Amino acid sequence: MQTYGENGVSGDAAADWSAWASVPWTAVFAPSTGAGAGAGSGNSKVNVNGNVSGNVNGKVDGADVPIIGWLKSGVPYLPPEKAASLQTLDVWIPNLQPTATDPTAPDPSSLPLDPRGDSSGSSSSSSTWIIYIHGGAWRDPRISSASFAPAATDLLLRAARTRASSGTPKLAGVVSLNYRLSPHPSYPPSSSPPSGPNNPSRQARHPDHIADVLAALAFLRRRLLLLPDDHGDDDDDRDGHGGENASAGASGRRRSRRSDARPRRQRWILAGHSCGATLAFQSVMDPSRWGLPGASAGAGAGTEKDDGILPPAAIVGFNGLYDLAGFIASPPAGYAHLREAYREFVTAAFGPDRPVDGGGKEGGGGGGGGGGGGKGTVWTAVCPATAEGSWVAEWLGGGGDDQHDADGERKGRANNGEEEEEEERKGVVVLVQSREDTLVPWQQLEAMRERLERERRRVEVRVLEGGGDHDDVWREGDRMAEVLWELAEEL
Ligand SMILES: N[C@@H](CC(=O)c1ccccc1NC=O)C(=O)O
Repeated sequence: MQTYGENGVSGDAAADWSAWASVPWTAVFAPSTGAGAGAGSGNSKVNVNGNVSGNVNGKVDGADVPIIGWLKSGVPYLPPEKAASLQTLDVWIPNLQPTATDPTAPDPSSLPLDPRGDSSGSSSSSSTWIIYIHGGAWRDPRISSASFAPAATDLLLRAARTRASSGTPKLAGVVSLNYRLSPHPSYPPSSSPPSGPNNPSRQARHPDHIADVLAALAFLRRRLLLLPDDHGDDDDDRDGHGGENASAGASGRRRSRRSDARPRRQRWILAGHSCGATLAFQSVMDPSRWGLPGASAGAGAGTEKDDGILPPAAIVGFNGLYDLAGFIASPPAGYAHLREAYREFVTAAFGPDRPVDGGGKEGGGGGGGGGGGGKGTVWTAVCPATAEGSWVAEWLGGGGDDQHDADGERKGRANNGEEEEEEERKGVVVLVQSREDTLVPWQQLEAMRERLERERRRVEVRVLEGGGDHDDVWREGDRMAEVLWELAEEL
């Protein structure tokens, strides 16, 4: 049995650091349009229409190949000795150093942020991180964090082009998370990767998936991303500039609590595909809904989180699942044949549907979604379109939709003008759905849009059409990258 402490927040900075440092950066080359010289990073599906010649900076087999970014793949987000094989994440950062010549390691100053607290990194105070959660019905072992590679590569290319033409991209970097999966009848853990007898990565049951996402987000908050922009100012962070393999002082990596009121402008976008979209919304809700201790990825209300990091400015769902009980109760025309498949994977992930027996939030929040006056059933309680209570307040902070002050003022955290301005911003929800999706119907988006209608003072909902079948949006990656890029530039 895995123990999580505060959702995996070990507080052991030395363990964080050794996990982070155990994975080297590898160069990501611009995908070649022609005969693949040196591309070697699995990006063949990315369309390359742009010219990044201003950023040619790597040599592969004697030829100049643009390095568009750097990748750490498979970073454990729990202490390495505890992490299951799917408790890892991948981080891509743009190459912002057009003069760099070493294709084996990024120039330290091109790192988004030196986790040792060195503020020489390029992490600008207005940079935006994109964090992605893959889909696969909580169980498909063929889909992993690597499924974000086409979109991530497209995003790096966009950053390289921006860098070559007009200046500094807003994009700080992108992260794709793995999380433990539930068993899949067609891909038994003993024979399908990640395989192994009783592989703990393939035995997950709610709330394990959410716990993993929260552990990954907590790791990122502690480790390298989303820092308040006074990083480097803390005395605590000044030691240990001995390179990535230097052993970390146990307290040295811990950023001290913010006491000043300098503005924070780092933003992040949380995105997910299919059940990854469900997970994205679940991860900003109060974890007590799932019986988990600790803090969510949201602003929360009354949680212990004190790192001063803002909640995600936007949540983006691609072909997302938002109302599982609704689908299974009455699948829309054209999707009825999927009812048993849905029932099967939802049961594998969440167990059978039954009344929620406490531990959740009180109903309220202007009427609730699925279960009348109570807490509904397990399946309604876990879905963002049907969960009771004001999870938007759990995401953005402040009171529920029916308690929220009309002038938009939020309690508790605003210390100065900048911050108040930050906090008056609406949360953005972007729902991207293809009408040609043969697995997830458009009605899932409609259920979510309806649920968010009563939160319109706090949340701006945008609906975008995607194309192709369910998985095309990540397989091709360009539309996914376009949506995320434009949002990152705008926020
Ligand atoms: N390939 C998956 C099916 C799947 O991913 C899926 C099927 C129906 C509706 C949503 C799905 N994926 C969501 O994450 C499987 O084999 O279980």
